[in-house]
Amino acid sequence: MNKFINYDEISRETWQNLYLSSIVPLTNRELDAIRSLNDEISLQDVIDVYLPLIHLVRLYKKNIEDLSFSKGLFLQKIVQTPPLIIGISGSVAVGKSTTARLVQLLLSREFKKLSVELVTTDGFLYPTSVLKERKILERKGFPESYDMERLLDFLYRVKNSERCEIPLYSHETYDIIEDKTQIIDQPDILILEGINVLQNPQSELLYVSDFYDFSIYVDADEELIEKWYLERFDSLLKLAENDPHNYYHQFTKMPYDEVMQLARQTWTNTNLPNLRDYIEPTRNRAEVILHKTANHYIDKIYLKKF
Ligand SMILES: Nc1ncnc2c1ncn2[C@@H]1O[C@H](COP(=O)(O)OP(=O)(O)OP(=O)(O)O)[C@@H](O)[C@H]1O
Ligand SMILES: CC(C)(CO)[C@@H](O)C(=O)NCCC(=O)O
Repeated sequence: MNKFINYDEISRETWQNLYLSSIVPLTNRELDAIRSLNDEISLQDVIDVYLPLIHLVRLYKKNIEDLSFSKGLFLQKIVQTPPLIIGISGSVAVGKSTTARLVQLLLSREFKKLSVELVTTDGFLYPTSVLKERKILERKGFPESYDMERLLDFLYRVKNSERCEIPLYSHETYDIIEDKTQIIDQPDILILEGINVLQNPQSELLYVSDFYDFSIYVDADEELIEKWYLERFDSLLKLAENDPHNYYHQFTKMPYDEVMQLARQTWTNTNLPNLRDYIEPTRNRAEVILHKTANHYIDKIYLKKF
């Protein structure tokens, strides 16, 4: 059976031409800003894939505004268009945060007067102390390791234009940061990035998926994602070399081969089963699937038909 039965498969070559005529070229300053995000991002990807994607988001945004306006006419009152929420999902280490930061930058460029905020669901993980208490430290990233009710409440409050204060997670300390929070104060657009954004907690009155106006799943073959996971682990080790407060510092004292073996085990025992059992099954909920091949090159785009 076709895995993407509900999608149009669009090759990169077709996709890159879809909105070409209306695209304003990137300025040198904008290109620099993108490079500083991650100097490995291919600018060709930005032009071929991400700019048409931003134009698609614009269409969805316009649709929501039109609907709000019509609802207002129907109810004979002014109905404010709620903030647009974009969900970005995919495996651990597939490149969600990089994609999310790029989408944030490009949306801020497209809608100069609007505020575009980015939140990662990592902040909704229970702190390590709670994970330990519940004996689920090795289940980090699995559904039970997140405070999904708090995430749901956060989305509800953003949609209702309330000011929110949310926890922050640090990859360096491998835990929730105790004395730092993120304030989200009535953004026009919120990008929510995380492995669990398309998961629906059960037995709730509200469903996380109800809040998304647009969603993206970043997809790639398991073997490639494992490679990116190991490469990122290696970069984290380098960062931690001179920082005893960094979680990865302990590993810099061990033989390199042993550490990388440990990382491989974490992938095989934790992140891979999580991908297979809980993340990939949500892929078909996304509006758009970005399919990556070697070197993070996007070769195919899937757009939901209905
Ligand atoms: N477009 C890209 N081009 C080159 N490298 C990339 C790209 N996207 C991501 N990477 C690299 O892949 C690795 C994983 O990326 P990133 O941290 O964005 O993943 P993630 O999905 O957000 O992971 P996590 O869920 O663990 O936070 C990083 O080393 C990053 O530098
Ligand atoms: C924080 C998450 C869950 C998601 O970003 C992930 O990066 C993680 O820490 N997973 C647990 C296993 C590991 O250390 O890779």
